[in-house]
Formats: sequence, structure tokens, C-alpha cells
Amino acid sequence: MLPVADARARILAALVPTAAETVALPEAAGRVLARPVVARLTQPPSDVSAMDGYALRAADAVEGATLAVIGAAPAGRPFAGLVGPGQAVRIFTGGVIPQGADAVLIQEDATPGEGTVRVNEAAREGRHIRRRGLDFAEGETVLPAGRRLTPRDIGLAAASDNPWLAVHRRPRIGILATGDEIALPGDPIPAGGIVSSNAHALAAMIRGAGGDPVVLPIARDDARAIAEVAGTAHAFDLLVTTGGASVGEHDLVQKALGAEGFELGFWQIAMRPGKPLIWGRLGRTPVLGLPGNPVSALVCGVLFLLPAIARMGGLPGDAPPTRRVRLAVPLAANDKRADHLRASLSTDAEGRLVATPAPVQDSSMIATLARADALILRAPHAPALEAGAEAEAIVLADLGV
Ligand SMILES: Nc1nc2c(c(=O)[nH]1)N[C@H]1C(S)=C(S)[C@@H](COP(=O)(O)OP(=O)(O)OC[C@H]3O[C@@H](n4cnc5c(N)ncnc54)[C@H](O)[C@@H]3O)O[C@H]1N2
Ligand code: MOO
Repeated sequence: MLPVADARARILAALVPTAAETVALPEAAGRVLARPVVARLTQPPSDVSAMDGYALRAADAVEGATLAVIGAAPAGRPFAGLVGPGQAVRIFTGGVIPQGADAVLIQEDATPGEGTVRVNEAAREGRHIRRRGLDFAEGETVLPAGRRLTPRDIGLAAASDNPWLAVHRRPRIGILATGDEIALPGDPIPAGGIVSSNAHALAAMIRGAGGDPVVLPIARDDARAIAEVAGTAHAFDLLVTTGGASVGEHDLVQKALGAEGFELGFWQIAMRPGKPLIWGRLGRTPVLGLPGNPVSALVCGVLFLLPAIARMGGLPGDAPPTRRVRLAVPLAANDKRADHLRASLSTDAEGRLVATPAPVQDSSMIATLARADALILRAPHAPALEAGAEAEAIVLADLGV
């Protein structure tokens, strides 16, 4: 059985980022840049005033002086003339500093007269002037490739006059749920059957992580039904299956896809839940075979599918971030499989996170997973821990899961 980190490294090594597509700015938030964004202009384009007041020569602006006001420079309407000795131009925030002026006297420090202004406080050279190019210059790379675009980045792309951006295409991911016993929510449920939750939960996880999920019709537990989807695999950047990953006679995913040319990368991870995870390739399409148990499928989604989507979307695809928590109860020593205990979080009097594991950790219990805030990580053979001891945990809300 493969360690979790090795499995993730092998999955990430086999994936490549999707090609670039061009999208308009309103579509670009949350997408990952495939090419850098280069400023198409200099910002600000000229020296401009940072305040409402008077543009003048600092040498003239001594306390008590009266200057002639020879014009105005509102934002967007520069004053064409020259500011000479003893002169000033009325200026407003964002207005271009007229030639000859080297300071701005704010209006709170001035008294306007008839075509004049009295200086009540001396102005310093350069004061309240934003220099040309203060923010960025034409030709400068303002956003690097590989960056997930924040709303602030969208503002910068707009300010630098880039209405279209090259971003990685959303990875298109097929989801195939398998099993004779499963039915879609709302459909008739066969005797002894259950309603499929995995495909819906995985689709939501994929969409939230920036992928484009396609839920395929449920495949029955016979080799022909599963093999049928092999024909559609080429349409996807990744095919995710759930169920049929384990060792029973009805666990057919490897066998059925094998007849269609499936090449196994690895199978079985030293982890709980999620041991029977399958990784391989069908033609050019990578295949991630998740276990059928809902908690196993979704924990594997957090540990392997989210990094895979990040990698295909143009990001590095790191391990999920963890935080240090304190245990509310003691934990027994762990066995040889890395464990991921579903836990609720609270905050103690010192503001530290405290984790309480659910009393029953069965991998079929979707309600327990839905109510959990975190997965407490237990390394293989981790020793027993006292209540109050520290542990690492994945906080599910950190991942939007
Ligand atoms: N003898 C052994 N038995 C099992 C082993 C093992 O090592 N030796 N591994 C166990 C572990 S661990 C897991 S996890 C499960 C995973 O098995 P499969 O991936 O083959 O999943 P299924 O048998 O198809 O289903 C398991 C369970 O999950 C339910 N299921 C399936 N699909 C869905 C769905 N789309 N939505 C909700 N629930 C689903 C299914 O009804 C079963 O109850 O194997 C253990 N067995
Ligand atoms: O690993 Mo299974 O996922 O323990 O139920």
C-alpha cells in the first residue's frame, strides 16, 4: 500500500495544465492566468494632483503671498498653459499638473479671492503630486502567469487596459458512479438499494475548485456497462469513477476498463478511509477510481482530486493546508494506515482551535462528514495522544468543501 504523499506526487506528476483560452474580464475572476498580463499604458499617465487645491511653484507659495489664478485643471481636462512666477492654477484630484508648477497647495490652506488665491501655509516642492508611472509603467508585467485571479487582480488588469485575459481552460472532469444498488435522488430505489450521493458531492467539489464536472449516467455492476463509458473518456481531462474499486467480485472498475486498454498506475493507499483508490490511464485520459463509500470518496476528493484539479488548472497542486488543533479527547495509537478523523471544531478561552472527533468513524456516514468541520490527520503508527495534545487537521472550510 502506497503512502498518501507518494500517491499524490504520482498523480500530480502525470497531469499537465490545460491549454489557454481567452476570456473577458468579467469571466476572469477565480481563473488562473496562462500568460502574464502586461500593462498597455503607464499609470498615472502624467504627474497628477492627489488633492483639490492649487498647482503652483513652491518658491512662490510662502505664507501670506497672494497669487494670480490663471485657469483650472479638473481631472480629464488638463490646463494647456504654463504656470509662471506669482501664478497658480485651480486643480482637482486627478487633474494633470500644469507645466511650470511643482507643488499643490490644498484648498484648506488657501483663501480664494477675485482671480487670486492667498497662501495660508507654505507649500513644499513635490507635495500632493502623484508622479507619472507611480503605480505601473507601460510594458511592465503586472500579473504573472500561474496566478489565480482575485477581484483586486481584475481591477489591476482593467487599470492596465487589458479587457481580455488568457486563462487556463477549466479542466473538464467526467464522473462515473457505478453499482447495481444505487439510484439517482428522486428515482425509484431498487430493493436493497441506496441513493447515489457521490456523483453530486464530487460535481459540487469539482465546480467549487474551478473544474467543469460532467455527471455520466450510473453504470451497473457489469463489465459491459462500465466499458461503455470508455468510449467517452477521450472527452475529458480526467475521468473519476466511484465504487467498484475494492476486491469483491462486483468491484469491476479495473477489470472492465482493463478490457478497454486501461493501464494501472497504482492501487491501494495506506489510508483510512479510502484504501482502495485506483490511479491509471485510459488512452490519453487519466483515471481516478474513488472508493464507493461516501466518506472515502470525498476524503480522497480532498486529498487527491482537489490537488489534481489545481494542477490541471495551472496551479502547483499542493497538499491541502493544515492547521494545528488541540484534542478535546484522548486518541488511541494508530495502525499502519494514515487516518483522517471527522471532527467538529470549537475555540477555547485562549482562542485556540479545539477538535472533537465524531464518536463513530464509519466511512458510510455522510451525515457525520457533512456536520464535521475538520479532518484530524493521524500518521501511520502515530502514538496515542492525551486530551489537550496538539495535532494537525485539514479545516474543510479552508478548501470550500
Ligand atoms: N474484503 C475486503 N472488503 C473491502 C475492502 C477490502 O480491502 N477487503 N475494502 C473496503 C473499503 S476500505 C472500502 S472504502 C470499500 C470500497 O469499495 P468499492 O470502491 O468497491 O465500493 P462499492 O463496493 O461499490 O461500494 C461501497 C459502499 O459504498 C456505497 N456506494 C457506492 N456508490 C455510491 C454512490 N455513488 N453514492 C453513495 N454510496 C455509494 C455502496 O452502496 C456500498 O455501501 O470496500 C470495502 N470492502
Ligand atoms: O477505506 Mo474504506 O474507505 O475504510 O471505507
